[in-house]
Amino acid sequence: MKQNKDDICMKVIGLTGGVGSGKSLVADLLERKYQAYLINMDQIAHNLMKKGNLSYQLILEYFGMEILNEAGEIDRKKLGSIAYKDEERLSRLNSFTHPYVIQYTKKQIEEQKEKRLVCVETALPLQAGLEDYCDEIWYVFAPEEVRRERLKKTRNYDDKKIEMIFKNQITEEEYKRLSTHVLENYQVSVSLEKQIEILLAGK
Ligand SMILES: CC(C)(COP(=O)(O)OP(=O)(O)OC[C@H]1O[C@@H](n2cnc3c(N)ncnc32)[C@H](O)[C@@H]1O)[C@@H](O)C(=O)NCCC(=O)NCCS
Ligand SMILES: Nc1ncnc2c1ncn2[C@@H]1O[C@H](COP(=O)(O)OP(=O)(O)OP(=O)(O)O)[C@@H](O)[C@H]1O
Repeated sequence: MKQNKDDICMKVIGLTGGVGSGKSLVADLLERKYQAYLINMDQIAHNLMKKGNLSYQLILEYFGMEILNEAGEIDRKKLGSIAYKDEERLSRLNSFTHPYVIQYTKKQIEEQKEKRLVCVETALPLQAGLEDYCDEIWYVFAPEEVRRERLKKTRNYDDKKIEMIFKNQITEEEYKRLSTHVLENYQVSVSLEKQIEILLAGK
């Protein structure tokens, strides 16, 4: 736990879980109910990929012009369909973004002088190095079948895309091993808000 400028104790929570588990939902609750400052590492990566930004040039040099849309911006769908198919390509893509995303995240945390709670969201806790700068790591869990249905319904992802992303993320056991707490987000009868309240109270 960090003591910031005005002697406020600040807790940094790393929020992780597989695609579609509900990380953004938990982050949203933390912001609305507990005024947490949110950092979304995917969003940072996407910003870094915008034309003129740090990762844009590196990605373009390696993947070529075919990943650009008419406006000259990186078309993430095209990039994803190429990168997810091949381990080497995905690892190169990660090398063009992850170090800078981590750097930016740490800077954002340092800059929060008046916040008691900072929440760092990522599906990739190892690559993000969450353990280095988070006080707690919360794993949002929902079974694969539930996540698959959500992603089909709300994002129009097809089975092939879902399988490719699942394959490139760590297993339930690995998420659990590196996390300090687990939140369940798949049963209507188990309130997410209540689970968050309990974790924040340190019970
Ligand atoms: C590969 C990309 C361009 C594909 O774009 P697309 O719009 O199709 O996918 P989208 O961004 O919606 O991602 C869907 C989900 O896939 C998962 N995911 C994203 N990147 C990865 C990855 N490198 N490996 C495994 N899972 C990933 C995340 O759960 C994400 O929310 C995109 O996923 C991306 O920008 N990835 C890099 C993200 C990143 O570096 N995050 C920071 C971690 S430190
Ligand atoms: N308990 C729930 N009941 C119904 N729908 C849910 C529930 N939790 C999440 N969803 C829906 O499932 C979808 C995925 O959730 P969300 O975007 O929070 O996942 P995520 O873990 O942040 O995904 P990503 O890794 O892609 O960022 C969203 O459309 C969300 O509204």
